[in-house]
Amino acid sequence: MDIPTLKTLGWDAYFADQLTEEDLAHVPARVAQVHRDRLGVLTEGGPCEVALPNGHPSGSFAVGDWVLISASQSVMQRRLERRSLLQRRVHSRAGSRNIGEYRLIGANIDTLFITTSCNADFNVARLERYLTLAHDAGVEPVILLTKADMAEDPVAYLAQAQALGADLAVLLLDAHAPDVPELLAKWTGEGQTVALSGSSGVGKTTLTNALTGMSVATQEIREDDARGRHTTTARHLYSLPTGGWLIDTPGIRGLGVSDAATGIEVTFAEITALAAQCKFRDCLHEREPGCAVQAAIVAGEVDPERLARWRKLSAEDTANTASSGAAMGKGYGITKRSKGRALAKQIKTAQKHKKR
Ligand SMILES: Nc1nc2c(ncn2[C@@H]2O[C@H](COP(=O)(O)OP(=O)(O)OP(=O)(O)O)[C@@H](O)[C@H]2O)c(=O)[nH]1
Ligand SMILES: [Zn+2]
Repeated sequence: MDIPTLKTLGWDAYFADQLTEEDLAHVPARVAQVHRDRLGVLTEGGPCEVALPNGHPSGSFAVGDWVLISASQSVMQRRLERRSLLQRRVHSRAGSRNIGEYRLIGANIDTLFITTSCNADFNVARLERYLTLAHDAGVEPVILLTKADMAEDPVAYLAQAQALGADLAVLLLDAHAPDVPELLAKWTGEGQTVALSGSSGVGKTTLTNALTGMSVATQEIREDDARGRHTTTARHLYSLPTGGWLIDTPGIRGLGVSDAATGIEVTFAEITALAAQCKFRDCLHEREPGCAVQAAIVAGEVDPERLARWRKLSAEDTANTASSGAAMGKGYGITKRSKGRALAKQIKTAQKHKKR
């Protein structure tokens, strides 16, 4: 690869605007690996490793983060505010209490490739979960439907996935085909960062190899396992020949939803928009008079199954959020304002589509 510039590493005005005069003595660096006591980073000068000052647990850093390091390139100084943050809740029990904490999966990711296959793996409710996770993180979701070459009627899967959002990008793929990098080039160009998610066996490794042009992914993850590092946090930032970056995300193969109200609102944007028109603010969209959601179901504009899935996911989110004060640790790095802005935009789009 050519010598990287900040721009090719994914730097832009969002990060530059955060720099103070004092910061100018430091060097911007992108986190490529998170180790127990240090970070592997990429700078314009090349890759290096930096120590974490006392009191900075490595768990508060994610692959993809932008940090400022000392000019001697030996110590991390501070982390810049994130544009997006993918994380997942991990459950552990302390005594009788169920403690929920967040494990960071990747930061400053532009696009999440949600991968599923055109076979029994395909599941609309699971796709909605991934969409919720992406929207809640401030990441644009793209659905990749692999094994299209093996399916009898791949277009039927395409139609079901596309029904989840008119603006949602959905692609049918044969992960082994040589045109995969070209088909995904729109999201993997210079400085763009993507992450891959999906259940086991859907083709994530195959796609990673296609995008990186190498077959390194699985090997590197295993190496880390052997040294006893927690497998789910051994993540890497891979440089792509197309100029972008790929974060592997072994941690989000299965997922529960918690404290993801924003993500649910965006994923189910048409229900969110309708709910705002219900007569009662606390309408449960069951049998209340003046319920705009039920009216849309009667009119055939909303699938009752979709409302049922919304209800189930919302209930799960509420239960998980309440059980552990999850909201406290969450959202750090992402302001409520930027989440709100993304939401407003998505809902506007949903309303626009409705009017057409
Ligand atoms: N025909 C065909 N086979 C595929 C496609 N995508 C993946 N496969 C095959 O499906 C199997 C699983 O693919 P992987 O890439 O290992 O899947 P994965 O998501 O990385 O699986 P885990 O590592 O278990 O999470 C392999 O034998 C692949 O060759 C596809 O689009 N078409
Ligand atoms: Zn209602």
